[in-house]
Amino acid sequence: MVNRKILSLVFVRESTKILLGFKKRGFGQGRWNGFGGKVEQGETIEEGAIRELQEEAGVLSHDLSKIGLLEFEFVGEPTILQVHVFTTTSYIGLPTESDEMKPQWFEVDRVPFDEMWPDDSLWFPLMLKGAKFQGYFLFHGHHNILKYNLEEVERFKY
Ligand SMILES: Nc1[nH]c(=O)nc2c1ncn2[C@H]1C[C@H](O)[C@@H](COP(=O)(O)OP(=O)(O)OP(=O)(O)O)O1
Repeated sequence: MVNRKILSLVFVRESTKILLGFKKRGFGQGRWNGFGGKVEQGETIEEGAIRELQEEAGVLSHDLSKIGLLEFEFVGEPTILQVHVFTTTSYIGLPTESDEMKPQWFEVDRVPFDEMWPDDSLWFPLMLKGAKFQGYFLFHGHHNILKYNLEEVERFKY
C-alpha cells in the first residue's frame, strides 16, 4: 500500500537573491535546498513550514505563499513524499546556522543546481518567475529521475 509523507519546503527571497541551506544531516544530506521537513500532528502544513524555517534557519515569517506541490516516488519504496513549497519575502531574524542546515544567500542566476536535488533545476525556473506549479517525479535512488511531469497551475488540487 502506498502512503504519503507530508513535508514543507520554504524559500526566502530578497530582490535578486534566494536563501538556501546546506543540509548537514538527514534526508538530502550534502545538498543545498530550502528549509522544511515533516509536518507534525496537530499543525497545519503552513504552521509546519513556519516552524521548520525557524528551527533550521533562525528566521521567522508569518507571511508564506504556497507556490508548489511536488510528489516524489522512489522505485522500491512504499512512501510517496508530498512536498508543499512556499516562498516569502517578509521575515524577521538573521539567517543562522543550525544543527541541520547552513544558510547562505545565492543570486538567483547562480543557484548551485549541481549540488541540489536533480528535480530542482526543472521547477526552480517556474518558482523564480513567480508561477505556481505542480509535479510528480519518479526517482531511482536519489540521483536519477526516471520520469516526471510538471505543470503550471492556477490553484492546487489540495
Ligand atoms: N526531491 C526533492 N527536491 C527538493 O528540492 N526538496 C526535497 C526533495 N525531497 C525532499 N525534499 C525536501 C522536503 C523537506 O524540506 C526536506 C526533507 O525533510 P526533513 O528535513 O524533515 O528530512 P529528515 O529526514 O532530515 O528529517 P528529520 O529526520 O526529522 O530531521 O527535503
